[in-house]
Amino acid sequence: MPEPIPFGQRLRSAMQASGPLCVGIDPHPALLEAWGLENTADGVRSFSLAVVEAMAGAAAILKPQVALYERFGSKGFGALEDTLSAAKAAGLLTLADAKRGDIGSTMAAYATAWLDDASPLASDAVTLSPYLGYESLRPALDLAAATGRGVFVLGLTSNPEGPSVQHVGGENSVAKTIIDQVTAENSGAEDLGHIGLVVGATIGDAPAKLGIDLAASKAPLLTPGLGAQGATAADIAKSFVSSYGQVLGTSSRDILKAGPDKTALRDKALRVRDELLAAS
Ligand SMILES: O=C(O)c1cc(=O)[nH]c(=O)n1[C@@H]1O[C@H](COP(=O)(O)O)[C@@H](O)[C@H]1O
Repeated sequence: MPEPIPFGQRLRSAMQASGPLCVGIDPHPALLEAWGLENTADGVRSFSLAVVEAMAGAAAILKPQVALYERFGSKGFGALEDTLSAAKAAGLLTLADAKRGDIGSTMAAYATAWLDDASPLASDAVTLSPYLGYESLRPALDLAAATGRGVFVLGLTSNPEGPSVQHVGGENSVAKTIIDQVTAENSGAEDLGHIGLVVGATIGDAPAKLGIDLAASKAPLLTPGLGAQGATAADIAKSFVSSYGQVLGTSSRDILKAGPDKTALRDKALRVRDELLAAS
């Protein structure tokens, strides 16, 4: 078997070809209704396949929000599998937003579910929560490296409750401890490593205040909070000055509400992408 191409390289190529945008697929009941679809697994499948079709060439990566499929049990997971297959066929990378995190032995099973070639849910990357300790994620970190996949570890999240945990410790904050471990792990990468970080677009001056050097992490930086949560491309450019080249701007509802017309959906994504490019 040839060595797989590392995720950081695959992501960089996709960002160069299509721009630094991740489109979130979050089939919320209100969006399904606005699109004239039923709030069922079939509705979620139709919604997701339309997003995939609209985004080829406009986004580097798609991020299905697993919770919105999971609520329909096995039928919902079936819709997610079809979405992942369609994205692959369309040449789009996939990031399963599953936010997994558990003790190491269970983590090995989560890693197999999302990152093993043989799994029906295998994605190019998965989001992980490091709050059982960064090293508890080891099975997923290692399987991602071995299979040319990636992970995105929560660092500084976009929600207002995040700082109550992540900022604790001041100059030795919880977030900095996690990000330092990501930095060490990505140190051999020439450009982007395979361990990404989730750092919200809404975080303002938190990296500077906490003494966090995001550029040194070599992590692809997923920045939710753009659009529906109020942040703009200009906010991202301000918070991520020296690491802007690592930023993968991500937005879900603000783009999805432009559907169901696929041209309108794609045009909205292209506008968000162009704002991200212009803010650099
Ligand atoms: O990991 C994530 O993607 C994530 C982390 C975070 O800090 N904040 C955050 O909003 N997200 C996810 O990003 C998406 C944001 O959706 P919109 O607010 O509609 O753009 C949702 O699927 C969230 O679960």
